[in-house]
Amino acid sequence: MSRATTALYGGPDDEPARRRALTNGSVPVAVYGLGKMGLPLAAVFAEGTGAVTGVDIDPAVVESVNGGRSHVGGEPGLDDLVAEQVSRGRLRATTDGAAAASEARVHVIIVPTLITDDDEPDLSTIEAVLEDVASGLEPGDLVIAESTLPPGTCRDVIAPHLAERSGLESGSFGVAFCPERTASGTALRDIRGQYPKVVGGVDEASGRAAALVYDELSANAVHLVSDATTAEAVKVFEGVYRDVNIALANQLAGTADDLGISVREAIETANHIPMCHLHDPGPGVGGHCIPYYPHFLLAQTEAPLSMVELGREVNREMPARTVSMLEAALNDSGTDESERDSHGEEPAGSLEDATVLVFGFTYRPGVEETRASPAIGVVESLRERGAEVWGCDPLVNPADFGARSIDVEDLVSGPTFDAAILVTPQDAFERIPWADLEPMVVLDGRDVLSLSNTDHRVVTLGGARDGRPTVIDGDVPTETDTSTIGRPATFDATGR
Ligand SMILES: NC(=O)c1ccc[n+]([C@@H]2O[C@H](COP(=O)([O-])OP(=O)(O)OC[C@H]3O[C@@H](n4cnc5c(N)ncnc54)[C@H](O)[C@@H]3O)[C@@H](O)[C@H]2O)c1
Ligand SMILES: CC(=O)N[C@@H]1[C@@H](OP(=O)(O)OP(=O)(O)OC[C@H]2O[C@@H](n3ccc(=O)[nH]c3=O)[C@H](O)[C@@H]2O)O[C@H](CO)[C@@H](O)[C@@H]1O
Repeated sequence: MSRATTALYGGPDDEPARRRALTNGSVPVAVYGLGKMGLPLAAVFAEGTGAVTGVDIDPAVVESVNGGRSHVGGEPGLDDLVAEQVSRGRLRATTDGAAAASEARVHVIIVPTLITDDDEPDLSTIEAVLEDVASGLEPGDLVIAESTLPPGTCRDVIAPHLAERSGLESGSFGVAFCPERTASGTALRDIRGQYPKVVGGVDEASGRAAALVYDELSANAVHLVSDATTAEAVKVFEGVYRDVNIALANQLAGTADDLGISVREAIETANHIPMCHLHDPGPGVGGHCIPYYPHFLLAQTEAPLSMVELGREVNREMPARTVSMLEAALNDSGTDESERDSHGEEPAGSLEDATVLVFGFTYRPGVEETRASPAIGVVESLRERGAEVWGCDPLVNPADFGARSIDVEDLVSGPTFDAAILVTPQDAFERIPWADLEPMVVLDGRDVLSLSNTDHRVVTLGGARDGRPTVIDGDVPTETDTSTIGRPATFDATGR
């Protein structure tokens, strides 16, 4: 006998009753996708409503959640929250999306939205979830998309697809877009209200219903915008802003040698005024957010977006540009006696037959995700130029990306290298015994190394941050300790 449940969309607009129903478990919720973002989201929904079924196609994910365990690492508080919510019967998981949909009155979609090989949005996972949702959709249900979507998708794809596949009248159920504004490593903090929650409905009632849900769940404001397309555009614009600004930082980094400066010193100093927010240059842009979001916008409009396209092109070329920087440094090396290794051999003057060690294969530190990771392009470019490539990363296996794997602990006893590239500064790299390694050319892709007391020749992408502004009067910029690795997981321009 299914328990009486409350609809949040349509019908009498009794907001206090709906809030009570939502928070006392009378509004069952299904969350589709229990990944890095979906599991924290499902756990917070369970914390706030008490009746959540998580859906995932991966049986191992479902099994771990039902065992009260989180399979998502590096998220403070998540292990305990999942264990608590599952043990109290407020959260469970299943691979049976249709069954979950038949019981739920709110359906939250947070599965990956990626791009095809032709850079077109790939909504296949969304469409697969819609089949499950449609099979159980009832009048009064509310469907919330949190996956980042090309603007217009809720209005033109999700709502009509659900009406057609469920047989329900369009307008008998709600559809809203409520983007996930969080980042791996701070998911619970962000979902609980680090930032205002953006909400937009395909109609006014959908927007109000979704705003009520997040007003109950989030400690921060709810920004109810005009419609779902506006909300979809907000999310995509945030990502496009980031990609274009990273590209600007990467091009500015290229001026370091000509200007003879530390570009990072100039960026940090410029960013001390509120109207300037230059980002952090690096060897590339990875993850399944920033490299993809520009294509979600480009696919939806004929408007000229050459800056967005150029930004994507600049960032996509960064891995190869980084390898070219290393090749130039190798060609310059060997002039200084100290460059010779203990056998008096000069480092290889080019990448042909050079042995090169790549540090950091995840797209950013501490996050076990390699989609679009800059190291993948770096390895490809090194191999194209004839180098023998080794890789070191504590979170993933470099051998999966065409490099021979070596652990930090084995570096001293292992082979000697002509060069190294630091792509992603994992915390474990603070243990690298640089002084005990044979002299090599080191390209520091993130300006986090301090090797002045070694015989290595360091080339820094964007110029070394050793350049520091001297403040004669007023506040002294917080000293950034460049002696250790492990800059913040999310690189903002001031390196905080
Ligand atoms: N990762 C981030 O920093 C981040 C931040 C904000 C928004 N987002 C958005 O959230 C989406 C999901 O991100 P994520 O990091 O959780 O992805 P993820 O790859 O970590 O997890 C996706 C999960 O969805 C499951 N899945 C795939 N197809 C499914 C289906 N048909 N039904 C049910 N489950 C299915 C997978 O098994 C996996 O467990 C992203 O595509 C992005 O649009 C991600
Ligand atoms: C809600 C959501 O979708 N959240 C996203 C998530 O994005 P994310 O997890 O994909 O991580 P990002 O920090 O964007 O990094 C992406 C790649 O860009 C490189 N990079 C970054 C900054 C820089 O100045 N220079 C760089 O080179 C970095 O190394 C990495 O490879 O969190 C960000 C807030 O952290 C959000 O803005 C972003 O919307």
